[in-house]
Amino acid sequence: MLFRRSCKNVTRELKNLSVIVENLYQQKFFSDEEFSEINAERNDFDKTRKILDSVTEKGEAACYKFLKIIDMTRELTLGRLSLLPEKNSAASSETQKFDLYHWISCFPFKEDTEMDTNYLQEKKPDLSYTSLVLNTQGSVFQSKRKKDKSEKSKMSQEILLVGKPGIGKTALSHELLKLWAERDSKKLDYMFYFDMRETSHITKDMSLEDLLFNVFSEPDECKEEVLEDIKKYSDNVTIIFDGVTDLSSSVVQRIVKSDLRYAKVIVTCRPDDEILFPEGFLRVEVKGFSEQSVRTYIAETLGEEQGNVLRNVELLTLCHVPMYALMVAACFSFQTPEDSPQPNSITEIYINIVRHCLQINSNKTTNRHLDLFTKSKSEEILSLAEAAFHATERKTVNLTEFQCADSCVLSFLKPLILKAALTETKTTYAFLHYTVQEFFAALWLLKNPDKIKDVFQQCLTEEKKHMKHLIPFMCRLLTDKSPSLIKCLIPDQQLKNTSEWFLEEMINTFSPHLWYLACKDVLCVICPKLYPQECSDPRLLLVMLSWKLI
Ligand SMILES: Nc1ncnc2c1ncn2[C@@H]1O[C@H](COP(=O)(O)OP(=O)(O)OP(=O)(O)O)[C@@H](O)[C@H]1O
Repeated sequence: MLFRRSCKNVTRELKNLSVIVENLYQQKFFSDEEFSEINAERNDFDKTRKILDSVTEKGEAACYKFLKIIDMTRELTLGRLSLLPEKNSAASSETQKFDLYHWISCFPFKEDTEMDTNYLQEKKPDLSYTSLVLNTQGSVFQSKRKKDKSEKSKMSQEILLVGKPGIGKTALSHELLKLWAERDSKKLDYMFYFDMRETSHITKDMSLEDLLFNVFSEPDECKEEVLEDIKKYSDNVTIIFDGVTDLSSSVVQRIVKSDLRYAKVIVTCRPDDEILFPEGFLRVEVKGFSEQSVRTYIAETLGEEQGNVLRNVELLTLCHVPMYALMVAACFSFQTPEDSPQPNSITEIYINIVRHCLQINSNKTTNRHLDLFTKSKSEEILSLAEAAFHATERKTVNLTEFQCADSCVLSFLKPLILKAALTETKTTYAFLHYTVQEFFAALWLLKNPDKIKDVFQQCLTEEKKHMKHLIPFMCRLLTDKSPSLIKCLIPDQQLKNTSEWFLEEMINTFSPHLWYLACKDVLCVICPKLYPQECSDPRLLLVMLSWKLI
């Protein structure tokens, strides 16, 4: 009865519900069906209600166990370290509030030896910003032309952040925003952040007003005043255009030149696109994590498990790209049997991530049955892969035409809700990260091998050279160690046929430019053991020499 009366307060105060649900499930309080139903609830409030209803229905012993779980996991579920009562001043309004924390501490759990179970304490790793190496050498300022003073001061307001996929350009932009938001300044100024990859509405003739008020936000009032203030005092404005590609660069350049002449502008792009900003920007290259940052990041994310990564030189090297460090940390945070090999390359990590997402969405299918499940979903996965390929070709992450209701497929995407009319919205989807899209695009290309030669040729053109990012993924997916993911999607014989000509065609197309594909996934196909005497093809020797491998 007391428990029922306190439910209202419990609903409000609990945090990290997944920890509680997992523990109740582990202790066989919920059936598989109840477990799925709770996880399917729309929000935390509904989830908590469902848990409480279910627990109270099961009677007093269940309620007691539920409270014990909260007690044992209090650091996460109540956000408190100890259950000692906090010192509250008598006048504080806090004392008027129901204290769930104190209430639970009144139960005599500690004397209860029978319930001394190992509780799952899912501690969230610290994924916050870790410092990155930035290189300002090679700025476009090095041009010989002399610049006058006013020109120089204007130019230094524009920064081009360049870096490889996943190297941390967006993370750095977000950190700048955070620092701006937390700064201690009373001066009225503005900072805007535009994710240029996420809008399918960017058109060539778009104005600053369209960008500010129609695409990214829709204030009800004061639009004109704000816009006038921004334009008049543009030196008070900092604006970040993140992920600019050739499609959006002309809009950025026009807005910067016409409307925001004195604003501080930061543009981020991948190296393939920096040619779009030839003059006037200070070029800063984002080089990823330093060795120290890799160690800090891995220690923060993996805790005691860090040794497995720190002892593996190949993985440590990968981790200089923060995106890969995140994936390595995710893979190593799973318990695996001692002798099972850990992933060693990016493609292998992606394969694990895709399989894991499929598993989560398959109502916890066991590893043993996962291949069967993947096969049953192959049509949906390949239709996502096709959309990924076409979007990559168009250099966008917006899957504008792609519609699918399958939960497995949707787990790789984030929904983008666009206003279609006054009372209507349209949902489109985008991949969680560009590189995930490229991985799926590579899957589709292997399913359609007749297109591979065309894509090789595209990689040599200025317009489509970004397609080269698919090649390392294809190389690894085609190796003898071919992972089961690809085998569930593409018939074995078809993969064998492709492998027979793929390597030869790749060498013919790219040598002497092979260095530009240099990456471990390509290497493992071309020269598995990295010993010259094992090269049957003299051209491989040249390739290895040009990569300084021998
Ligand atoms: N400095 C950092 N500290 C902690 N995590 C980071 C940092 N930089 C990047 N990451 C992690 O790596 C992921 C990918 O980074 P980010 O999206 O910033 O790369 P990017 O350079 O913008 O890539 P792309 O060119 O593909 O858009 C982030 O989601 C984040 O988890």
